[in-house]
Amino acid sequence: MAHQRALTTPDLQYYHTTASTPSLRSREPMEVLERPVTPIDGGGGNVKVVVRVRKFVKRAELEKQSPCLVQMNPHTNETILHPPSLTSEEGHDRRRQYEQKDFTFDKSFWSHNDKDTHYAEQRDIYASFGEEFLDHNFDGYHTCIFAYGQTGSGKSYTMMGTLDQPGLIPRTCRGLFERIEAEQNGSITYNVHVSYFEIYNEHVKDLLTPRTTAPTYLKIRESKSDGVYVQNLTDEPVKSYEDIERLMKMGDMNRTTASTKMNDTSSRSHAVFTLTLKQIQHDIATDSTIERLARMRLVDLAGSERANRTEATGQRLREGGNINQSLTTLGRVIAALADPKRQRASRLTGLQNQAKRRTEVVPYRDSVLTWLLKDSLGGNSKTAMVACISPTDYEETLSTLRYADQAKRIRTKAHVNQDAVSAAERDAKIIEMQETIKTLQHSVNSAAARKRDEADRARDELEDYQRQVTKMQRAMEESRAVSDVKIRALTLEVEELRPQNAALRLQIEALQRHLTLAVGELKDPIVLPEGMARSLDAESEVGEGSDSGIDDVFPSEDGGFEHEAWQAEVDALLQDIGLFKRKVADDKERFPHQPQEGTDDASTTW
Ligand SMILES: Nc1ncnc2c1ncn2[C@@H]1O[C@H](COP(=O)(O)OP(=O)(O)OP(=O)(O)O)[C@@H](O)[C@H]1O
Repeated sequence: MAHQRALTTPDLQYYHTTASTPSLRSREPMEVLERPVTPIDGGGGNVKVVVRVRKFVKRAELEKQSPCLVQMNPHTNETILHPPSLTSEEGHDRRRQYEQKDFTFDKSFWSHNDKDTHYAEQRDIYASFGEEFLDHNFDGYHTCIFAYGQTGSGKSYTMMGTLDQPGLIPRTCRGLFERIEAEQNGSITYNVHVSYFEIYNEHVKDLLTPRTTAPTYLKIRESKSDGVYVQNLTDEPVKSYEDIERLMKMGDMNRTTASTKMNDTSSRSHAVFTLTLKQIQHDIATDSTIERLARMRLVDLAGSERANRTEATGQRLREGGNINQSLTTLGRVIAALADPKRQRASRLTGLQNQAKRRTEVVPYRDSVLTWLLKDSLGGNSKTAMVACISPTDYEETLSTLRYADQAKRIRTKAHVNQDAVSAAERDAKIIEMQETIKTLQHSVNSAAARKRDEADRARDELEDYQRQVTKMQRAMEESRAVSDVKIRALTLEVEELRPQNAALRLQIEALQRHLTLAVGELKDPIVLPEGMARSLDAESEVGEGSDSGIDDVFPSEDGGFEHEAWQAEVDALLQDIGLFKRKVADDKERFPHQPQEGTDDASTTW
């Protein structure tokens, strides 16, 4: 059977299949927002987990000619980790620790040897699940893809890639704009925004603002409407892939990297790249809009590392400590979310279960990373994890594979983020925002005039106010865009109606001419000579029931009189015939007729 083939069986087709429905890329734009969007399970599903092993890249790996400890079966998606061969000094204890471990994931990507036919290139990773996730975004789901693994295992290569070999982030951005261009139909407006930040030493830094000598750290806040968010984070509107490319370059240059023993350009921070896609479909008939919002989070985590192996000191050691602390928290969050007991509790409802659910608290707040990824990890998102592994490091690879194995069991609760808004509601929303802004402005002004201890609260209010202003500006931009759509749709309709309008105009002109003739005829009828009128009458009698319509065309004012005269003539004729018949009958009586032999009696009968 196919799945029992050797682990390295060549199968060129395997990775080049696309995981998502091809029809979705050529679908009708109107269908985009109209097809049924909430699947039976409410869009919930397990976190998709894939694993990728990289090639030998480090000098040490190449020089040592150490064997690759990882084997993968692309058909069964099995990943096997083999124990390293130990020298006699390494002793029995360690030999006991090292044993073969088998794992199965949603996909296993063999990127170790490009000579192998099932070698997975960058485009295979994108085709396998990047496209599928983009499909989800167009359907209105939030998504998150994060790369996890030890330092130097290929996370940045998988997520961002290089100029020649772009990774998931640039491919997703390009795919997004290709689809927007393909689906332009005039009735849908697409708004795309990009943000890019890093979490460095438990602080959030905006990667889309120029670097300042004293680093500026952003605050994390939580609101009912927006959930957890980074305050004052740049959220740049983009119109094309080129716009995003510029921002990606800027962000990458701002990212904190350093050369470590394990990786020449090691990411010392977690980088979170977010695309927000808003689709607004305007229905000209009802003057209402359907809005669909999707957020794509693409996260390149900092690498896990063990201090004794990195030989880090000073700043690098502190960085490493923070990285490990947030990754440990991520591990605890994953463990809590994957716990079947907790999953059962989260399905329970009712007051009696509240206490039980409280005890199953997920430690999101224990690190900035998990706090910000709260929704992506256990909430409203379709999420995937790419576990990157090195081909030689048994312990680190095993730890990553165990981490990934646990993440497989997490179920998220994704739902479609869609709203139907009428034009009146949209206007009302803008007015409401204006009111809120006025109130906030007033309270900020009065708080500033009062005591200094209120300054903090005033500052928070001011920030809220700025956020509301930004929201309102965006709502107004969207309103303008909807108006543009309306104008475009109406212009299109006018263009479509133009030929029909011309044809109707011609018809009206013809009817007007006809009417003028008819009215003229009524006012000044054509009087025919009597004989001709009679023959015309006779014709109309013959054609009775036929649709000659001659009376309609020549209505006769004295038609009644002509008919009476004709009737009198016929009556006189019939009278004559009656007389003639009676005369013949008298003659028959007076001169009876004897029929001759062989003659037909009937032939003489009248
Ligand atoms: N699949 C691959 N094919 C070719 N080269 C790769 C592959 N994966 C990783 N590399 C190379 O390996 C090196 C380390 O990769 P990368 O920087 O992506 O690791 P990382 O996991 O992001 O590390 P860190 O956590 O330290 O930032 C880089 O030189 C990268 O180009």
